[in-house]
Amino acid sequence: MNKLIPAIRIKSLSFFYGTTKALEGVTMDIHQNKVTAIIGPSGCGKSTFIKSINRISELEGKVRVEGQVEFYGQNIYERSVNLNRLRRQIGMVFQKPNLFPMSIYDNVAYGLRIAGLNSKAQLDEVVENAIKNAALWDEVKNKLHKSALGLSGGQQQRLCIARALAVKPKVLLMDEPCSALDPIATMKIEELIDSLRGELTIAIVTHNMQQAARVSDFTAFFNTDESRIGQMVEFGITGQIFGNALDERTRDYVSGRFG
Ligand SMILES: Nc1ncnc2c1ncn2[C@@H]1O[C@H](COP(=O)(O)OP(=O)(O)OP(=O)(O)O)[C@@H](O)[C@H]1O
Repeated sequence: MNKLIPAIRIKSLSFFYGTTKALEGVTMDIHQNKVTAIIGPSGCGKSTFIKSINRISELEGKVRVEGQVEFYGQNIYERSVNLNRLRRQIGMVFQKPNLFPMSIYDNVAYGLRIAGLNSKAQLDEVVENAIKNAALWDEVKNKLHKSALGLSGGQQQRLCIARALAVKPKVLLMDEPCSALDPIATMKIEELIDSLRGELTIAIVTHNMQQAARVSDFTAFFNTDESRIGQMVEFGITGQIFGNALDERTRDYVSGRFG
């Protein structure tokens, strides 16, 4: 593997919802232009973890973190961090497509307009490129001004990816992006992830073990400890995690022997 550059370094990250600790002491790197899968049983803190990487978790109310998340060397939890900018640079796609009730075009142009881009020609170009990058162009090019909510679930999810790509993020976080999709739509998202590999840093939470094995370069296995607090058990190259994990709990989980 080529030299690895950490895009995001997570150092001893603990996370609290109010007084309840959901994550304890997570330390790992998310490497630039690689795909990192986050796997583990329900409730082990995968979503909490991924949402703490662009501080979306703060929208959930009174939350607190300990430790650090460094994005190219900057601690994102510093007071001076501009949250809008951070969330543009570290985009996110959720479990269910969350498009706005507006046209296909306007959904993708939305973030661009907020960022101050108003020239129609430039908007047209960036919107087209983003939709092409999300492997959706041929399916929507003749109905760009129709409602985005008329698209199928899989198309909507790819449009969410296009919307995230339009503002040129450095990192794309995906929280179970295929859990509401059928196998064909899932395959299209996996192909899309594959086509973005090498150009974009991606972290994906998935319950689907085959998917993690298929799409990722690195895998982190999360679990809860005896106090039901989430922790990262093991991180490594995906082939090693699935074929020769060091920790017995990882081996049990990836082989389906999880109790
Ligand atoms: N908004 C919230 N307020 C309080 N507790 C929460 C909140 N969101 C999650 N939790 C708790 O934090 C813990 C971790 O939840 P999280 O959703 O991160 O796990 P997960 O591994 O992503 O689960 P799943 O695979 O079921 O989506 C759980 O105990 C959950 O109940």
